[in-house]
Amino acid sequence: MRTAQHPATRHWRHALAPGGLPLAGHALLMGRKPLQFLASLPAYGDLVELRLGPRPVFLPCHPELVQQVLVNARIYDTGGPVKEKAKPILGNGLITSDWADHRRQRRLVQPAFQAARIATYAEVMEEECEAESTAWTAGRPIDVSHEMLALTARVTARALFSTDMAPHAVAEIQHCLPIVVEGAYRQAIDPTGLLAKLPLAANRRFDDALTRLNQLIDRMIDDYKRADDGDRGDVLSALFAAQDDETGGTMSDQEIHDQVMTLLLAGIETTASALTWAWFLLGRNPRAEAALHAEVDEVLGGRAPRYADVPRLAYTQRVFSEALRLFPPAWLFTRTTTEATELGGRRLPPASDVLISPYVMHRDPALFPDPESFDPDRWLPERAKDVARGAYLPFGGGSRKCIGDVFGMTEATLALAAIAGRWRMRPIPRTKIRPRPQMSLTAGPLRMIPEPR
Ligand code: HEM
Repeated sequence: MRTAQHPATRHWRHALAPGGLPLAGHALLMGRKPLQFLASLPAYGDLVELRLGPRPVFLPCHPELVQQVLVNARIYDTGGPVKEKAKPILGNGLITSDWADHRRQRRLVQPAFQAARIATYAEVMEEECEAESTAWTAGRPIDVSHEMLALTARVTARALFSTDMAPHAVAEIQHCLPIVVEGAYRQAIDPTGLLAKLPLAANRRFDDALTRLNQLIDRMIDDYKRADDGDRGDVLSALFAAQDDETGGTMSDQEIHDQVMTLLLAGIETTASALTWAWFLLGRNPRAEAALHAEVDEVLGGRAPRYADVPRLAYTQRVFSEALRLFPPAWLFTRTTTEATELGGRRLPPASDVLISPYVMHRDPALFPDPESFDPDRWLPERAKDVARGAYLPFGGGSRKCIGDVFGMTEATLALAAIAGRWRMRPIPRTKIRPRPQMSLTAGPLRMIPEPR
Protein backbone atom coordinates (compact mmCIF):
# COMPACT_ATOMS: atom_id res chain seq x y z
CA MET A 1 0.00 0.00 0.00
CA ARG A 2 1.22 3.55 -0.71
CA THR A 3 2.62 5.41 2.25
CA ALA A 4 2.39 9.12 3.03
CA GLN A 5 5.43 11.24 2.30
CA HIS A 6 5.78 15.02 2.18
CA PRO A 7 4.75 16.14 -1.34
CA ALA A 8 7.81 18.42 -1.68
CA THR A 9 10.28 15.61 -1.01
CA ARG A 10 8.54 13.03 -3.11
CA HIS A 11 9.72 12.03 -6.52
CA TRP A 12 6.54 12.07 -8.58
CA ARG A 13 6.34 9.91 -11.67
CA HIS A 14 5.08 11.69 -14.81
CA ALA A 15 4.06 9.90 -17.98
CA LEU A 16 2.38 10.39 -21.30
CA ALA A 17 -0.39 7.84 -21.69
CA PRO A 18 0.51 5.18 -24.26
CA GLY A 19 -1.46 4.55 -27.44
CA GLY A 20 -1.96 8.13 -28.64
CA LEU A 21 -2.51 8.79 -32.35
CA PRO A 22 -0.99 11.75 -34.23
CA LEU A 23 -4.08 13.99 -34.49
CA ALA A 24 -6.72 12.40 -32.31
CA GLY A 25 -4.35 11.67 -29.42
CA HIS A 26 -6.20 9.42 -26.97
CA ALA A 27 -9.68 10.59 -28.00
CA LEU A 28 -10.54 7.29 -29.67
CA LEU A 29 -9.44 5.22 -26.70
CA MET A 30 -11.44 7.50 -24.42
CA GLY A 31 -14.42 7.26 -26.72
CA ARG A 32 -14.33 3.47 -27.08
CA LYS A 33 -13.27 2.08 -23.74
CA PRO A 34 -12.86 4.94 -21.29
CA LEU A 35 -13.03 2.82 -18.13
CA GLN A 36 -10.44 0.25 -19.17
CA PHE A 37 -8.21 2.91 -20.67
CA LEU A 38 -8.30 5.23 -17.65
CA ALA A 39 -7.92 2.39 -15.15
CA SER A 40 -4.74 1.26 -16.93
CA LEU A 41 -3.03 4.64 -16.42
CA PRO A 42 -1.93 4.60 -12.74
CA ALA A 43 0.57 1.89 -13.73
CA TYR A 44 2.43 4.53 -15.79
CA GLY A 45 2.68 7.39 -13.34
CA ASP A 46 1.33 9.51 -10.49
CA LEU A 47 0.38 12.20 -13.00
CA VAL A 48 -0.47 11.04 -16.50
CA GLU A 49 -0.89 13.33 -19.47
CA LEU A 50 -3.26 12.40 -22.24
CA ARG A 51 -4.30 14.22 -25.36
CA LEU A 52 -7.86 14.65 -26.45
CA GLY A 53 -7.28 15.95 -29.95
CA PRO A 54 -4.59 18.62 -29.66
CA ARG A 55 -5.51 19.44 -26.03
CA PRO A 56 -3.35 18.02 -23.25
CA VAL A 57 -5.32 16.93 -20.20
CA PHE A 58 -3.90 15.66 -16.94
CA LEU A 59 -5.04 12.75 -14.83
CA PRO A 60 -3.68 12.67 -11.27
CA CYS A 61 -3.49 9.00 -10.25
CA HIS A 62 -2.03 9.44 -6.79
CA PRO A 63 -4.44 10.25 -3.92
CA GLU A 64 -2.28 13.14 -2.65
CA LEU A 65 -2.39 14.81 -6.06
CA VAL A 66 -6.13 14.21 -6.37
CA GLN A 67 -6.61 15.74 -2.93
CA GLN A 68 -4.45 18.72 -3.88
CA VAL A 69 -6.69 19.41 -6.87
CA LEU A 70 -9.93 19.03 -4.93
CA VAL A 71 -9.00 21.24 -1.99
CA ASN A 72 -7.56 24.07 -4.12
CA ALA A 73 -10.87 25.00 -5.71
CA ARG A 74 -9.72 28.54 -6.55
CA ILE A 75 -6.88 27.29 -8.76
CA TYR A 76 -8.57 24.11 -9.95
CA ASP A 77 -11.98 25.57 -10.77
CA THR A 78 -14.81 24.07 -12.73
CA GLY A 79 -14.43 25.04 -16.34
CA GLY A 80 -13.53 23.95 -19.80
CA PRO A 81 -15.75 22.82 -22.65
CA VAL A 82 -17.90 20.44 -20.56
CA LYS A 83 -18.95 23.24 -18.24
CA GLU A 84 -19.76 25.57 -21.13
CA LYS A 85 -22.02 22.91 -22.62
CA ALA A 86 -23.73 22.29 -19.28
CA LYS A 87 -24.64 25.96 -18.77
CA PRO A 88 -27.60 26.10 -21.17
CA ILE A 89 -29.10 23.18 -19.22
CA LEU A 90 -28.11 23.91 -15.63
CA GLY A 91 -27.90 27.70 -15.79
CA ASN A 92 -25.68 29.18 -13.09
CA GLY A 93 -26.11 26.80 -10.14
CA LEU A 94 -23.77 24.95 -7.80
CA ILE A 95 -22.27 22.72 -10.50
CA THR A 96 -21.62 25.38 -13.13
CA SER A 97 -20.74 28.45 -11.00
CA ASP A 98 -17.14 29.56 -10.80
CA TRP A 99 -15.15 29.59 -7.58
CA ALA A 100 -16.08 33.02 -6.17
CA ASP A 101 -19.79 32.73 -6.88
CA HIS A 102 -19.83 29.08 -5.83
CA ARG A 103 -18.89 30.02 -2.27
CA ARG A 104 -21.87 32.39 -2.03
CA GLN A 105 -24.21 29.85 -3.62
CA ARG A 106 -23.04 27.07 -1.34
CA ARG A 107 -23.74 29.22 1.76
CA LEU A 108 -27.27 29.73 0.44
CA VAL A 109 -28.05 26.14 -0.54
CA GLN A 110 -26.35 24.37 2.39
CA PRO A 111 -29.21 25.05 4.89
CA ALA A 112 -31.52 22.95 2.69
CA PHE A 113 -29.30 19.95 3.50
CA GLN A 114 -28.89 20.43 7.27
CA ALA A 115 -29.47 17.36 9.45
CA ALA A 116 -32.85 18.61 10.70
CA ARG A 117 -34.13 18.96 7.16
CA ILE A 118 -32.76 15.59 6.07
CA ALA A 119 -34.86 14.12 8.89
CA THR A 120 -37.95 15.66 7.26
CA TYR A 121 -37.00 14.47 3.77
CA ALA A 122 -36.47 11.02 5.29
CA GLU A 123 -40.23 10.79 5.95
CA VAL A 124 -40.73 10.91 2.17
CA MET A 125 -37.93 8.35 1.75
CA GLU A 126 -39.58 5.99 4.28
CA GLU A 127 -42.93 6.21 2.50
CA GLU A 128 -41.55 5.78 -0.98
CA CYS A 129 -39.24 2.90 -0.06
CA GLU A 130 -42.16 1.15 1.59
CA ALA A 131 -44.34 1.78 -1.48
CA GLU A 132 -41.60 0.45 -3.77
CA SER A 133 -41.00 -2.69 -1.74
CA THR A 134 -44.71 -3.56 -1.58
CA ALA A 135 -45.38 -2.98 -5.28
CA TRP A 136 -43.68 -6.07 -6.71
CA THR A 137 -45.14 -9.48 -7.43
CA ALA A 138 -43.32 -12.56 -6.19
CA GLY A 139 -41.54 -14.34 -9.04
CA ARG A 140 -42.26 -11.69 -11.67
CA PRO A 141 -39.02 -10.23 -13.10
CA ILE A 142 -38.44 -6.51 -12.71
CA ASP A 143 -35.95 -4.15 -14.33
CA VAL A 144 -34.02 -3.06 -11.25
CA SER A 145 -32.56 -0.01 -13.03
CA HIS A 146 -35.99 1.23 -13.96
CA GLU A 147 -37.39 0.64 -10.46
CA MET A 148 -34.50 2.37 -8.71
CA LEU A 149 -34.73 5.38 -11.02
CA ALA A 150 -38.48 5.62 -10.43
CA LEU A 151 -37.88 5.42 -6.66
CA THR A 152 -35.17 8.09 -6.50
CA ALA A 153 -37.15 10.34 -8.86
CA ARG A 154 -40.19 10.12 -6.54
CA VAL A 155 -38.10 10.73 -3.42
CA THR A 156 -36.21 13.70 -4.87
CA ALA A 157 -39.26 15.31 -6.47
CA ARG A 158 -41.25 15.07 -3.24
CA ALA A 159 -38.32 16.30 -1.13
CA LEU A 160 -37.98 19.28 -3.46
CA PHE A 161 -41.67 20.09 -3.81
CA SER A 162 -43.95 18.83 -1.06
CA THR A 163 -47.20 20.23 -2.50
CA ASP A 164 -50.20 18.42 -3.90
CA MET A 165 -48.66 19.14 -7.31
CA ALA A 166 -45.92 16.64 -6.41
CA PRO A 167 -47.51 13.64 -8.19
CA HIS A 168 -47.64 15.65 -11.41
CA ALA A 169 -44.02 16.74 -10.86
CA VAL A 170 -42.97 13.13 -10.32
CA ALA A 171 -44.53 12.02 -13.61
CA GLU A 172 -42.95 14.90 -15.55
CA ILE A 173 -39.54 14.30 -14.00
CA GLN A 174 -39.70 10.56 -14.65
CA HIS A 175 -40.51 11.22 -18.27
CA CYS A 176 -38.16 14.12 -18.99
CA LEU A 177 -35.10 13.51 -16.84
CA PRO A 178 -33.66 10.44 -18.61
CA ILE A 179 -34.00 12.22 -21.97
CA VAL A 180 -32.27 15.35 -20.66
CA VAL A 181 -29.49 13.38 -18.96
CA GLU A 182 -28.83 11.35 -22.09
CA GLY A 183 -28.87 14.41 -24.36
CA ALA A 184 -26.64 16.41 -22.01
CA TYR A 185 -24.08 13.61 -22.11
CA ARG A 186 -24.20 13.40 -25.92
CA GLN A 187 -23.54 17.13 -26.11
CA ALA A 188 -20.78 16.98 -23.50
CA ILE A 189 -18.75 14.42 -25.44
CA ASP A 190 -19.29 15.95 -28.88
CA PRO A 191 -15.95 17.63 -29.64
CA THR A 192 -17.40 19.63 -32.57
CA GLY A 193 -20.31 21.17 -30.66
CA LEU A 194 -22.34 20.75 -33.86
CA LEU A 195 -24.40 17.70 -32.93
CA ALA A 196 -26.85 19.73 -30.85
CA LYS A 197 -27.58 22.00 -33.81
CA LEU A 198 -28.58 19.25 -36.25
CA PRO A 199 -32.30 18.68 -36.90
CA LEU A 200 -32.30 15.19 -35.37
CA ALA A 201 -35.25 13.52 -33.68
CA ALA A 202 -33.07 12.98 -30.60
CA ASN A 203 -32.34 16.72 -30.41
CA ARG A 204 -36.03 17.57 -30.71
CA ARG A 205 -36.85 15.12 -27.91
CA PHE A 206 -34.12 16.66 -25.79
CA ASP A 207 -35.30 20.25 -26.40
CA ASP A 208 -38.88 19.26 -25.62
CA ALA A 209 -37.94 17.44 -22.40
CA LEU A 210 -35.71 20.32 -21.24
CA THR A 211 -38.47 22.87 -21.94
CA ARG A 212 -40.95 20.77 -19.97
CA LEU A 213 -38.58 20.46 -17.00
CA ASN A 214 -37.95 24.21 -17.04
CA GLN A 215 -41.68 24.90 -17.17
CA LEU A 216 -42.31 22.48 -14.32
CA ILE A 217 -39.74 24.21 -12.11
CA ASP A 218 -41.21 27.62 -12.95
CA ARG A 219 -44.71 26.40 -12.05
CA MET A 220 -43.46 25.05 -8.73
CA ILE A 221 -41.76 28.36 -7.95
CA ASP A 222 -44.90 30.34 -8.89
CA ASP A 223 -47.06 28.00 -6.82
CA TYR A 224 -44.80 28.40 -3.79
CA LYS A 225 -44.90 32.19 -4.06
CA ARG A 226 -48.64 32.35 -4.63
CA ALA A 227 -49.48 30.09 -1.70
CA ASP A 228 -47.15 32.10 0.58
CA ASP A 229 -47.58 29.54 3.38
CA GLY A 230 -44.05 29.63 4.82
CA ASP A 231 -41.81 26.63 5.40
CA ARG A 232 -43.32 23.45 3.96
CA GLY A 233 -40.31 21.45 5.06
CA ASP A 234 -39.19 20.90 1.47
CA VAL A 235 -36.01 21.93 -0.36
CA LEU A 236 -37.81 24.71 -2.24
CA SER A 237 -38.90 26.37 1.03
CA ALA A 238 -35.34 26.23 2.32
CA LEU A 239 -34.04 27.85 -0.88
CA PHE A 240 -36.60 30.66 -0.60
CA ALA A 241 -35.78 31.20 3.07
CA ALA A 242 -32.01 31.15 2.59
CA GLN A 243 -30.17 34.34 3.51
CA ASP A 244 -26.42 34.78 3.14
CA ASP A 245 -24.79 35.31 6.59
CA GLU A 246 -22.04 37.39 5.02
CA THR A 247 -24.03 39.70 2.77
CA GLY A 248 -27.66 39.30 3.86
CA GLY A 249 -28.46 38.49 0.20
CA THR A 250 -31.11 36.01 -0.91
CA MET A 251 -31.59 34.10 -4.18
CA SER A 252 -33.56 35.41 -7.14
CA ASP A 253 -36.26 33.22 -8.72
CA GLN A 254 -33.86 32.45 -11.56
CA GLU A 255 -31.14 31.36 -9.14
CA ILE A 256 -33.57 29.13 -7.29
CA HIS A 257 -34.66 27.70 -10.63
CA ASP A 258 -31.06 26.87 -11.53
CA GLN A 259 -30.39 25.23 -8.17
CA VAL A 260 -33.51 23.08 -8.49
CA MET A 261 -32.52 21.96 -12.00
CA THR A 262 -29.02 21.19 -10.69
CA LEU A 263 -30.39 19.11 -7.82
CA LEU A 264 -32.68 17.15 -10.16
CA LEU A 265 -29.85 16.36 -12.52
CA ALA A 266 -27.28 15.61 -9.82
CA GLY A 267 -29.40 13.71 -7.31
CA ILE A 268 -31.67 11.22 -9.06
CA GLU A 269 -29.70 9.16 -11.56
CA THR A 270 -26.58 9.01 -9.36
CA THR A 271 -28.34 7.39 -6.41
CA ALA A 272 -30.40 5.12 -8.68
CA SER A 273 -27.32 3.85 -10.52
CA ALA A 274 -25.46 3.04 -7.32
CA LEU A 275 -28.51 1.24 -5.91
CA THR A 276 -28.81 -0.82 -9.10
CA TRP A 277 -25.14 -1.80 -8.84
CA ALA A 278 -25.66 -2.72 -5.19
CA TRP A 279 -28.42 -5.20 -6.13
CA PHE A 280 -26.31 -6.58 -8.96
CA LEU A 281 -23.33 -7.12 -6.63
CA LEU A 282 -25.47 -8.65 -3.88
CA GLY A 283 -26.94 -11.06 -6.44
CA ARG A 284 -23.44 -12.33 -7.19
CA ASN A 285 -22.23 -12.44 -3.58
CA PRO A 286 -24.48 -14.70 -1.49
CA ARG A 287 -22.43 -14.22 1.69
CA ALA A 288 -22.81 -10.45 1.56
CA GLU A 289 -26.49 -10.88 0.74
CA ALA A 290 -26.96 -13.17 3.74
CA ALA A 291 -25.17 -10.68 6.02
CA LEU A 292 -27.46 -7.90 4.75
CA HIS A 293 -30.56 -10.01 5.39
CA ALA A 294 -29.33 -10.89 8.86
CA GLU A 295 -28.75 -7.24 9.79
CA VAL A 296 -32.07 -6.07 8.39
CA ASP A 297 -33.93 -8.86 10.24
CA GLU A 298 -32.17 -8.09 13.50
CA VAL A 299 -32.60 -4.31 13.38
CA LEU A 300 -36.09 -4.18 11.91
CA GLY A 301 -37.67 -7.45 13.02
CA GLY A 302 -39.97 -7.49 9.99
CA ARG A 303 -41.15 -3.85 10.07
CA ALA A 304 -40.35 -1.09 7.56
CA PRO A 305 -37.14 0.88 8.19
CA ARG A 306 -37.32 4.34 9.73
CA TYR A 307 -34.83 7.18 9.65
CA ALA A 308 -33.89 6.48 13.29
CA ASP A 309 -32.75 2.98 12.22
CA VAL A 310 -30.13 4.27 9.77
CA PRO A 311 -27.19 4.40 12.25
CA ARG A 312 -27.87 0.78 13.22
CA LEU A 313 -27.99 -0.38 9.59
CA ALA A 314 -24.20 -0.35 9.48
CA TYR A 315 -23.70 -3.35 7.18
CA THR A 316 -26.36 -1.97 4.82
CA GLN A 317 -24.36 1.26 4.62
CA ARG A 318 -21.16 -0.67 3.99
CA VAL A 319 -22.83 -2.49 1.10
CA PHE A 320 -23.72 0.85 -0.45
CA SER A 321 -20.24 2.31 0.19
CA GLU A 322 -18.69 -0.69 -1.53
CA ALA A 323 -21.07 -0.42 -4.51
CA LEU A 324 -20.02 3.24 -4.74
CA ARG A 325 -16.38 2.15 -4.75
CA LEU A 326 -16.73 -0.39 -7.55
CA PHE A 327 -19.18 1.61 -9.66
CA PRO A 328 -18.94 5.28 -8.65
CA PRO A 329 -21.79 7.06 -10.48
CA ALA A 330 -19.64 10.19 -10.87
CA TRP A 331 -16.88 8.19 -12.54
CA LEU A 332 -15.16 11.24 -14.06
CA PHE A 333 -15.28 14.97 -13.44
CA THR A 334 -13.12 17.85 -14.53
CA ARG A 335 -11.34 20.95 -13.30
CA THR A 336 -9.57 23.70 -15.23
CA THR A 337 -6.65 25.71 -13.86
CA THR A 338 -7.34 29.43 -13.41
CA GLU A 339 -3.62 30.29 -13.32
CA ALA A 340 -0.24 28.67 -13.91
CA THR A 341 0.42 26.16 -11.17
CA GLU A 342 2.39 23.06 -10.30
CA LEU A 343 1.00 19.62 -9.73
CA GLY A 344 3.26 16.79 -8.64
CA GLY A 345 6.31 18.79 -9.78
CA ARG A 346 4.85 19.37 -13.24
CA ARG A 347 4.11 22.89 -14.43
CA LEU A 348 0.53 23.29 -15.64
CA PRO A 349 -0.25 26.38 -17.74
CA PRO A 350 -3.45 28.37 -17.09
CA ALA A 351 -6.59 26.77 -18.61
CA SER A 352 -5.16 23.24 -18.29
CA ASP A 353 -7.83 20.59 -17.99
CA VAL A 354 -7.51 18.11 -15.13
CA LEU A 355 -9.56 14.93 -14.96
CA ILE A 356 -10.54 13.41 -11.62
CA SER A 357 -11.69 9.83 -11.86
CA PRO A 358 -13.07 8.12 -8.76
CA TYR A 359 -13.30 4.95 -10.88
CA VAL A 360 -9.53 4.97 -11.49
CA MET A 361 -8.68 5.58 -7.84
CA HIS A 362 -11.20 3.04 -6.50
CA ARG A 363 -9.77 0.23 -8.63
CA ASP A 364 -6.08 0.86 -8.03
CA PRO A 365 -4.60 -2.22 -6.28
CA ALA A 366 -2.08 0.07 -4.56
CA LEU A 367 -4.99 1.75 -2.77
CA PHE A 368 -7.53 -1.06 -2.35
CA PRO A 369 -6.23 -4.60 -1.93
CA ASP A 370 -7.99 -7.02 -4.28
CA PRO A 371 -9.84 -4.08 -5.84
CA GLU A 372 -12.19 -6.10 -8.06
CA SER A 373 -13.73 -8.02 -5.18
CA PHE A 374 -16.97 -6.88 -3.53
CA ASP A 375 -16.06 -6.71 0.13
CA PRO A 376 -18.40 -4.46 2.17
CA ASP A 377 -16.34 -5.14 5.29
CA ARG A 378 -13.45 -3.15 3.91
CA TRP A 379 -15.55 -0.23 5.26
CA LEU A 380 -15.44 -1.52 8.85
CA PRO A 381 -13.96 1.42 10.83
CA GLU A 382 -10.77 -0.49 11.73
CA ARG A 383 -10.08 -1.27 8.06
CA ALA A 384 -11.41 1.96 6.53
CA LYS A 385 -8.96 4.03 8.58
CA ASP A 386 -6.14 2.79 6.32
CA VAL A 387 -7.73 4.25 3.18
CA ALA A 388 -5.65 7.26 2.07
CA ARG A 389 -7.28 10.68 1.74
CA GLY A 390 -8.08 11.23 -1.91
CA ALA A 391 -8.34 7.49 -2.62
CA TYR A 392 -12.09 7.08 -2.05
CA LEU A 393 -14.12 9.89 -3.53
CA PRO A 394 -17.57 8.81 -4.65
CA PHE A 395 -18.86 12.23 -3.51
CA GLY A 396 -15.81 14.21 -4.63
CA GLY A 397 -14.05 16.41 -2.05
CA GLY A 398 -13.12 19.93 -0.97
CA SER A 399 -15.57 22.82 -1.17
CA ARG A 400 -17.42 21.26 -4.10
CA LYS A 401 -18.03 17.96 -2.36
CA CYS A 402 -21.50 16.60 -3.10
CA ILE A 403 -24.06 18.61 -1.13
CA GLY A 404 -26.45 15.64 -1.28
CA ASP A 405 -24.08 13.01 0.17
CA VAL A 406 -26.04 12.49 3.39
CA PHE A 407 -29.33 12.70 1.52
CA GLY A 408 -28.13 10.03 -0.94
CA MET A 409 -26.66 7.74 1.72
CA THR A 410 -29.83 7.97 3.83
CA GLU A 411 -32.09 7.31 0.86
CA ALA A 412 -30.00 4.35 -0.32
CA THR A 413 -29.76 2.80 3.17
CA LEU A 414 -33.53 3.00 3.63
CA ALA A 415 -34.15 1.61 0.13
CA LEU A 416 -31.78 -1.34 0.57
CA ALA A 417 -33.19 -2.17 4.01
CA ALA A 418 -36.85 -1.83 2.97
CA ILE A 419 -36.39 -4.09 -0.04
CA ALA A 420 -34.04 -6.61 1.61
CA GLY A 421 -36.49 -6.92 4.52
CA ARG A 422 -39.09 -8.34 2.12
CA TRP A 423 -37.30 -9.72 -0.89
CA ARG A 424 -34.39 -11.75 -2.02
CA MET A 425 -33.39 -10.37 -5.40
CA ARG A 426 -32.60 -13.40 -7.53
CA PRO A 427 -30.32 -12.85 -10.52
CA ILE A 428 -31.46 -14.25 -13.85
CA PRO A 429 -28.79 -16.73 -15.00
CA ARG A 430 -26.48 -15.56 -17.78
CA THR A 431 -27.58 -11.94 -17.37
CA LYS A 432 -24.59 -9.85 -18.32
CA ILE A 433 -24.37 -6.14 -17.75
CA ARG A 434 -21.58 -3.81 -18.63
CA PRO A 435 -21.01 -0.48 -16.92
CA ARG A 436 -22.06 2.33 -19.22
CA PRO A 437 -19.88 5.33 -18.61
CA GLN A 438 -22.30 8.12 -19.44
CA MET A 439 -23.28 11.10 -17.32
CA SER A 440 -23.39 8.54 -14.47
CA LEU A 441 -21.85 5.09 -14.52
CA THR A 442 -25.14 3.32 -15.20
CA ALA A 443 -25.86 -0.38 -15.45
CA GLY A 444 -28.46 -0.29 -18.23
CA PRO A 445 -31.48 -2.60 -17.81
CA LEU A 446 -30.95 -5.23 -15.09
CA ARG A 447 -33.63 -7.90 -14.80
CA MET A 448 -33.88 -9.69 -11.46
CA ILE A 449 -36.61 -11.77 -9.84
CA PRO A 450 -37.97 -10.69 -6.45
CA GLU A 451 -38.58 -13.73 -4.24
CA PRO A 452 -40.37 -13.35 -0.91
CA ARG A 453 -38.04 -13.97 2.03
C1 HEM B 1 -24.96 8.22 -4.43
C2 HEM B 1 -25.38 9.34 -4.90
C3 HEM B 1 -24.51 10.50 -5.32
C4 HEM B 1 -23.24 10.52 -5.81
C5 HEM B 1 -22.34 9.34 -6.07
C6 HEM B 1 -22.90 11.91 -6.03
C7 HEM B 1 -21.65 12.34 -6.48
C8 HEM B 1 -21.27 13.67 -6.56
C9 HEM B 1 -19.94 14.13 -6.85
C10 HEM B 1 -18.72 13.26 -7.12
C11 HEM B 1 -19.96 15.49 -6.82
C12 HEM B 1 -18.77 16.42 -7.02
C13 HEM B 1 -18.57 16.74 -8.48
C14 HEM B 1 -17.40 17.69 -8.67
O1 HEM B 1 -16.59 17.89 -7.77
O2 HEM B 1 -17.27 18.23 -9.78
C15 HEM B 1 -21.32 15.88 -6.55
C16 HEM B 1 -21.75 17.19 -6.49
C17 HEM B 1 -23.06 17.52 -6.30
N1 HEM B 1 -24.11 16.69 -5.97
FE1 HEM B 1 -24.01 14.72 -5.71
N2 HEM B 1 -23.96 12.69 -5.70
C18 HEM B 1 -24.96 11.87 -5.25
C19 HEM B 1 -26.20 12.25 -4.78
C20 HEM B 1 -26.65 13.53 -4.77
C21 HEM B 1 -27.95 13.94 -4.30
C22 HEM B 1 -28.98 12.99 -3.70
C23 HEM B 1 -28.05 15.28 -4.52
C24 HEM B 1 -29.18 16.22 -4.22
C25 HEM B 1 -30.34 15.90 -3.75
C26 HEM B 1 -26.80 15.71 -5.12
C27 HEM B 1 -26.50 17.00 -5.49
C28 HEM B 1 -25.25 17.44 -5.85
C29 HEM B 1 -24.93 18.84 -6.11
C30 HEM B 1 -25.88 20.01 -6.10
C31 HEM B 1 -23.55 18.88 -6.39
C32 HEM B 1 -22.71 20.12 -6.68
C33 HEM B 1 -22.15 20.57 -5.33
C34 HEM B 1 -21.28 21.80 -5.39
O3 HEM B 1 -20.55 21.99 -6.37
O4 HEM B 1 -21.32 22.55 -4.41
N3 HEM B 1 -25.98 14.62 -5.25
N4 HEM B 1 -22.10 14.75 -6.38
